[in-house]
Amino acid sequence: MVYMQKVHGSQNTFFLLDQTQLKQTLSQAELVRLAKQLTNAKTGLLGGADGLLVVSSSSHQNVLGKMQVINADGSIASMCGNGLRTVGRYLAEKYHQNSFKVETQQADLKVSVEPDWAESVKAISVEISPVSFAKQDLPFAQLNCSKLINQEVPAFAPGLKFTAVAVPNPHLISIVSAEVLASSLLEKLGTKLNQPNPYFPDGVNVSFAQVIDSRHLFVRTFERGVGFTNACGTGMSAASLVFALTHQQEKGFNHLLTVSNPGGFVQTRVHQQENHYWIELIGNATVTHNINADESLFHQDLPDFSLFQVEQTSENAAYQAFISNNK
Ligand SMILES: N[C@@H](CCC[C@H](N)C(=O)O)C(=O)O
Repeated sequence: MVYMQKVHGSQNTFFLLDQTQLKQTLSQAELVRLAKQLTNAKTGLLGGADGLLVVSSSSHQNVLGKMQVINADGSIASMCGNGLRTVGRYLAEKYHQNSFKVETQQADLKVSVEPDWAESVKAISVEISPVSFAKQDLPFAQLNCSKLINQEVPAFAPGLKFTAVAVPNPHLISIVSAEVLASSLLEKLGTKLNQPNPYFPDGVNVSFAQVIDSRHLFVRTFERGVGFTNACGTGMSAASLVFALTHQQEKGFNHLLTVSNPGGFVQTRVHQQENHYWIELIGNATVTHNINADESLFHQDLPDFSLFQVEQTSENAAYQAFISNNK
């Protein structure tokens, strides 16, 4: 039997599959196909999800495992903040360790177990890095600049200022008013920049952030490869960095920020070390379902998900109660 989890971080939902359990590991093409099948909102398992997190072993020193992120549309992401928290929790429980690193596409990132936020609300802290504003790292084109930092781009939206930052997956961030946040602009811009377009050839995660006060943001994200999600961990981390850089009077560096999102909230802390930035992202890592299935099902072209044994945990109810009590 193969054990899989359905998990969420701020209700950004994923299936988590530990490839090391399989007698015959899945090829990259099989993983992409499985990701698209599992996550499909109509025909997938448990109403689908935003992506598939694949855990495999790492050959790096002091690293407990490797995470690969596959978006719902089958595209590969270099990083996922909410996903890394759930993979971090999985590896912490598997290896009984509280502080370690996880290999991701571009870097080995620090993970540590935090005190529970409430009974059955597990919390994990992860490192979001490396950070780059360089055009080639997003990549972007036709914006007449080598870095886009807090600049107006009328082709995106007149009157709004945008920052493009890779953390290392690509993000376009704008700090906006409550009215703009509530409008249809984010959906229009996210859709435009995630279909063939002259600016972001690989697509981009687009987030609008509203400043609630000097220690509190609200962030909504239209994700590359998915569309609107309840939360995007790297998007909230990138928005926290943009807030720290553009609101210098608020002293956003080194302080804990609360970042609310449609699925709950996380905490971030933006660090500046010499000439580089990194962000701590702290939030829930919730297992909503334990899933067991015969390995042969994972190797089928079209697995019959009705043969997967699914057990719901009580963790999502605990999470929902915690969020309602802390609004
Ligand atoms: N939801 C994630 C980001 C997932 C990847 C993203 N859609 C991309 O393609 O870069 C997060 O929590 O960071």
